[in-house]
Amino acid sequence: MQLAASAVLKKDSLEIYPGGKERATAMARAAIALGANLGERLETLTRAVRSLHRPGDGLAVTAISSWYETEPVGPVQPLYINGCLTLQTELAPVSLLGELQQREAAAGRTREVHWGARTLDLDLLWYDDWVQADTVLTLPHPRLEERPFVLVPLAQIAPDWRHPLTDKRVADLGAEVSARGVERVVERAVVATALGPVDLRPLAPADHPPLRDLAVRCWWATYRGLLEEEYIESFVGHTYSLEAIGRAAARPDGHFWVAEAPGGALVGFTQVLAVGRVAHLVRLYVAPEVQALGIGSALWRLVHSKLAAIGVGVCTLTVLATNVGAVRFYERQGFERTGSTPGNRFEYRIRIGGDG
Ligand SMILES: Nc1ncnc2c1ncn2[C@@H]1O[C@H](COP(=O)(O)OP(=O)(O)OP(=O)(O)O)[C@@H](O)[C@H]1O
Ligand SMILES: Nc1nc2c(c(=O)[nH]1)N=C(CO)CN2
Repeated sequence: MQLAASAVLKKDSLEIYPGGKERATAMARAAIALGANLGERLETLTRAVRSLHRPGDGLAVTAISSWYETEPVGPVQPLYINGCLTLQTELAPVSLLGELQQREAAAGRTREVHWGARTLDLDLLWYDDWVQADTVLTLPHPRLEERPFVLVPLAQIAPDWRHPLTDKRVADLGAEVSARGVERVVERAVVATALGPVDLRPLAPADHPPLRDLAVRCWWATYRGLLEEEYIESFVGHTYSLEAIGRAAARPDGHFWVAEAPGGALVGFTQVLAVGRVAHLVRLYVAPEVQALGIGSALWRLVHSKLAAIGVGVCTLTVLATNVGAVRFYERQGFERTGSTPGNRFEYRIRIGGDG
């Protein structure tokens, strides 16, 4: 894509930002590509992500991709780790670029070889639909459309963003490049938990597709080796189809919550059914890559407090006896084993309040 050498600003951008390049008057949405191929790559990138999340200072990460290990494009050099994030920002484009360059410098970035190895690279990919091309800043980033190491992570977090000049969606641009040499090495959820605590909230309709993906990952991670693969396949297909999730979410006796990491990735979910004074915990799962961080206990504490608030006396559950991790988890929360069922499941109950 060829851009004119002089600055070109879209008319509606000028209206949104009457101060021109100097100051943005509204919250803008921007996307950043991150890359590193020297030093402790993941550590440097995680530090950069954290430093870009300053909700009090007009800079907040709104979504973050997985980390990918990618083959270098350009001169021979070590493999990169790449990823992308989106931001909400009050900063004007040039100020935001300045913030990025400061962080590159703080990570020891030097510029000796064109496209050469670097400890940290932070590129501004877009800033709303701002269009500009001069020596300081080009927006959208002029090589955005040809870089699999940008488009693959970007498609995870902003598939519907449209390039203001070509009107092409990120998802379609991503489909046009080969993803060879771009390998996911750290899941989104892990990247996101580096930013801060997870948010526990009721399941919303927009969560249904990511919930389905999370449930599939949780099921395979939990039950591979414990249950027949065909059974897992068919159970997950039935129980976590979008229709089934919709039905579960709509149950009048049900309460469905999710755990969301900063940046938007779902990392856990739970559902409980409650009728009168008796409740049944139907499911409680945490993404395999973020287990043992207290997210499961936090979900259970939420369920417990909600059940107590609606006057439930006792909560039951069943768990596969060979699912040792889950058995230990429920016993740690105070569940007592009351028996077992055919199909090798243990039965548990816990008193919530009152005389149960
Ligand atoms: N959208 C943009 N994001 C980051 N830098 C930009 C952008 N547009 C123009 N620049 C300018 O590009 C200059 C060179 O940037 P940098 O050294 O990071 O390039 P590079 O990462 O080696 O190559 P590439 O730009 O192809 O990713 C910066 O000093 C900056 O002023
Ligand atoms: N895989 C990969 N290759 C690159 C990268 C990068 O981030 N990842 N950045 C470059 C210059 O910006 C040049 N080549």
